[in-house]
Amino acid sequence: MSTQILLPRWLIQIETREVLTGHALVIKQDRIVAVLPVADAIARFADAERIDLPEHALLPGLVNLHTHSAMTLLRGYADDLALMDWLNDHIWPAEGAHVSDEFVFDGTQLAIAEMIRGGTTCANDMYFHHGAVARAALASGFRMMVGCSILEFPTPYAADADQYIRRALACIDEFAGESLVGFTLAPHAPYSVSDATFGRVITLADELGLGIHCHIHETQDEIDDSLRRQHGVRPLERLARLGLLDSPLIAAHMVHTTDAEIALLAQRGVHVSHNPASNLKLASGFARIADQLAAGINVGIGTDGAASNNKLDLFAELRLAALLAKGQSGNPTALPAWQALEMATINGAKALGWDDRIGSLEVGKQADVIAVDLSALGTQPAYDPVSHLVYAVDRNQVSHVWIAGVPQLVNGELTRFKSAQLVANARRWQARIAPR
Ligand SMILES: CSC[C@H]1O[C@@H](n2cnc3c(O)ncnc32)[C@H](O)[C@@H]1O
Ligand SMILES: [Zn+2]
Repeated sequence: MSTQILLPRWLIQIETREVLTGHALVIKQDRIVAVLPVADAIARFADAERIDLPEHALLPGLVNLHTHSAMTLLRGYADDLALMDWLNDHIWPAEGAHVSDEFVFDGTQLAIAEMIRGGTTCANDMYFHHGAVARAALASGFRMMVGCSILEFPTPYAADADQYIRRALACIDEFAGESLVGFTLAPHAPYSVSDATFGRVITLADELGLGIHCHIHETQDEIDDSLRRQHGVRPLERLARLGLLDSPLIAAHMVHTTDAEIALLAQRGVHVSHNPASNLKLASGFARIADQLAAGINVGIGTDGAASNNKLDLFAELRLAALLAKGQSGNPTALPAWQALEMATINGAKALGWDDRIGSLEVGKQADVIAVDLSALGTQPAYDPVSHLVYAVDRNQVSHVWIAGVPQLVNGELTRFKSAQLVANARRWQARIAPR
């Protein structure tokens, strides 16, 4: 792959909270090799391909810290329901009937195409058929942390927790050494996983050096059930007693937290994925994100699956997160634009243990880079590109995307996907899932 010099109007430096102008970013193979003044870049890399981005902000690719990619195929299948009714009465029966390697591969590819089109270059997934998730990511050159889900109840994928774990281990072995793909163990939630299984997950994560990804404190009902009916304690306390907080842990949702729980999460270095649209749509509640950030918790942003959002649009999520934090706290300075942008980039990277390779535009990191065209009516005038990226941009203004240096979106066109094929696949699945 040739050397590429990107020449943006604004270069967003997450690590220093600076906006550089008159600077270039140079990509060689899969890495960022220089960030320097334009004249120096042209002199030093005279033979490189130049990509002019005169109205664009250049920033690191966004990291979706919690999703179920393949659920694109269930987008709009069941709406306007509370979490447990949605899962028990609609989603789990549909998954039981239709989820297969083919479903997961097709749904994950659709999700990846949607995410790349909207500026997301990395996702932290959790679903069944882990091998199909990894294959879909590798086939399209997308960076993916594949969450190997573990539940107590049987599905066509596995009969019991033991079989989910065996399948996870086989998959982790199969894809060892793939640089774009990593794995977590993903016990689904405190209400769907037993103490014994959490114990096995903790031991394996420790032995294999894996992170853990789990839905925690998504709804008040989950907490009430654990406290009054199942365990006599709140789920987080149960998980802390079992030792789950001693492993690298990404807690998805964490909507309902007491002051003591926020202090515990901060002290134990638990990472939180905030999923504002899904929390609103399922009426799960309002997460105390400003308080969590103030306590020093590393909070990233996720979309959750397309069946509960119903978009995989991190720019929309970013805006929602910033607005909700202000409205909820009554403080307009809560979650300012730079901090929101950090959540969607470097904080997500940190949560995945990948902040040495992605999350900012620094020399030596992987070239996961996006360009956003701010010349559109909705982002004029442009006093401050960071303000626009958080409060005004539409995802269709993403014009270019590189993942590991590979151009994935050029002038708004996906390079590795045929949209017509993705649409045809989605329609084929719709006809199977809900025949008219
Ligand atoms: C075992 S793979 C993941 C499992 O989680 C289900 N799911 C999707 N969204 C949510 C959510 O917001 N909370 C809990 N569980 C969720 C998905 O349908 C899969 O069965
Ligand atoms: Zn989820």
